[in-house]
Amino acid sequence: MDKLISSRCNLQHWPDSYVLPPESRPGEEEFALCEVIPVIDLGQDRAENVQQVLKAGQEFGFFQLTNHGVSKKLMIDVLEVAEEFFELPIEDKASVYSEDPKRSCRLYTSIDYDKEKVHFWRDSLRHPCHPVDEHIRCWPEKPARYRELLGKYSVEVRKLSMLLLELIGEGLGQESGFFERGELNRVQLMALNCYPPCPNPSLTLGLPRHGDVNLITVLLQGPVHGLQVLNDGQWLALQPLPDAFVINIGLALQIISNGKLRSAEHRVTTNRTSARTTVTTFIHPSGDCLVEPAKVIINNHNPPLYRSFLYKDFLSTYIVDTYEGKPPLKRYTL
Ligand SMILES: O=C(O)CCC(=O)C(=O)O
Ligand SMILES: [Fe+2]
Repeated sequence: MDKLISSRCNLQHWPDSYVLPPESRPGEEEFALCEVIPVIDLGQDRAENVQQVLKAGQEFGFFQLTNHGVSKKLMIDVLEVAEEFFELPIEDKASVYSEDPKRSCRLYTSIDYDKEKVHFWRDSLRHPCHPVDEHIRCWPEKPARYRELLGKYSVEVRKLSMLLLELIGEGLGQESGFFERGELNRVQLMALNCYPPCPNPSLTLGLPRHGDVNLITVLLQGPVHGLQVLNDGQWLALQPLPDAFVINIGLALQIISNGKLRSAEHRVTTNRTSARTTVTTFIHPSGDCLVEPAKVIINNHNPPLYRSFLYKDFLSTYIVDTYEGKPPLKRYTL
């Protein structure tokens, strides 16, 4: 428990083990909040939604979404309860703290604290959430409204994620229900992240440069910025918009789309004054799913760029490759 960065914060000095090597440091530079990452209003007609989601997925792999159907009150309540969770006394958090990555519901810090050379300025509570009834009993019992609110939120965000996958499938020329088949969209994981204020944001990161492994990620964030997206070799700082979700394409969807959609690398910076809390939802295939470029996209002019594989094998190599700083798609690229 004493490894949690939130229990050590208000640090005047930063432990050496959080100082990144010079080439990975974000540096002193102030990143201007970028306005080029698309903001898509989902309240338009379906054809327009399909076209905009596909375009943003192709060009940036990231977009923000407004008019998405999830209630504003629920979004505010979920962010509040996430903050309340991280502020609970240590004794209350102890029941979910675990250093065993195999435990399905767990509070932990950084990424792989005991193995990594440098730690990241983040604590995370992570658990599965679909179907809610199957998992809710392993979720934290405190704060008192955690289970009820997060249960409701998981269902709402699942609806939105399924709609986005339908729009993407349609844009790629798939028949309806493509992602429903063979449990491609089955697994839904949630992570509540806390990035406490950091006395030296130029030397540290909340999360290092990475691409998400899954199909699609739905991020809820408050007003504190920190997420940066790599685009044409430049880090673009995402402007937090009230009531919007940040959506990003994961590596599995890049493969299924045969590279038509891209999974952009991103990272999280820390800041000196405010704690940043985010709630991410990751939609994954089941481990036994075969992942491969969709047949409908492949023809003589568009040969497959990636080979087929079992998703669980990709999950294992992704962790090893990312840890060693290797591109995680290399071994699957034809
Ligand atoms: O918290 C954030 O802003 C992003 C988190 C993220 O990129 C991740 O968990 O993969
Ligand atoms: Fe990510």
